[in-house]
Amino acid sequence: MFTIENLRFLDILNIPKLTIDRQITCIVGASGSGKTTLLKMLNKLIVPDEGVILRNGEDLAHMDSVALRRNVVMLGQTPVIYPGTVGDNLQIGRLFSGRIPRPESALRKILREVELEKLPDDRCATLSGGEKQRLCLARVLLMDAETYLLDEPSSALDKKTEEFILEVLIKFVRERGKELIMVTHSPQVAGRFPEARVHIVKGRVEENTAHPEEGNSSGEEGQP
Ligand SMILES: Nc1ncnc2c1ncn2[C@@H]1O[C@H](COP(=O)(O)OP(=O)(O)OP(=O)(O)O)[C@@H](O)[C@H]1O
Repeated sequence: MFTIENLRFLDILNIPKLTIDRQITCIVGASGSGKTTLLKMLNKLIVPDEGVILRNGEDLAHMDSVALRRNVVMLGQTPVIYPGTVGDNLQIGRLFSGRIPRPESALRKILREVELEKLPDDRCATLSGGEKQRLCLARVLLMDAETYLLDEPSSALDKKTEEFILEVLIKFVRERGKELIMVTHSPQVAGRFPEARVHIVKGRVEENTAHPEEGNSSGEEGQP
């Protein structure tokens, strides 16, 4: 759960109050409205100029970034692959978050779950774009974080992979009682979560269906 109060960042975000407290929340809005910036603030990849962000009541400003990112993991718009093998790329997330490596059997299992037909010893250099995305998904699932931040690319070249990643993540989050906050450009996806949809318009919260009192009232100003 996140609570944001009086947040300002450059002329990009201006959010007096925002509560994100459902298991799955969608952030929607036009390109350039500030969705990614907002998401990055939730695990301190960006720090606001003003305002407070609380996670489960604790102020992010007073939290160690590494400790925070152990529990709040972001799957970004472009896959990040490190030199080495598929296995190295899986374990590195655990390493970064101070967790012990998983055994080979767990790596094979997670590769099956994300339907990546590779072995832990395989090299990454020749992976396709979609395979890289699946590998990054497997890496963050293996981190077993509490909160997942998903930034869906606006112009996914491979829509099928994007949909697959989303479905795997939603299932994982539901089965394990995790939290998912996702930026989505798909009206179909956002339509599946009408109870927790945050609509950002020009850096302001136009609507938060979970907390209607937090949205800008009229909807006339700043429509995309
Ligand atoms: N660190 C920064 N400094 C200055 N401007 C920035 C910074 N980060 C983002 N911006 C600008 O802020 C605006 C919002 O960017 P952001 O990536 O948050 O939008 P978005 O809603 O996620 O867009 P998209 O849907 O296209 O991914 C853009 O105009 C972007 O160029």
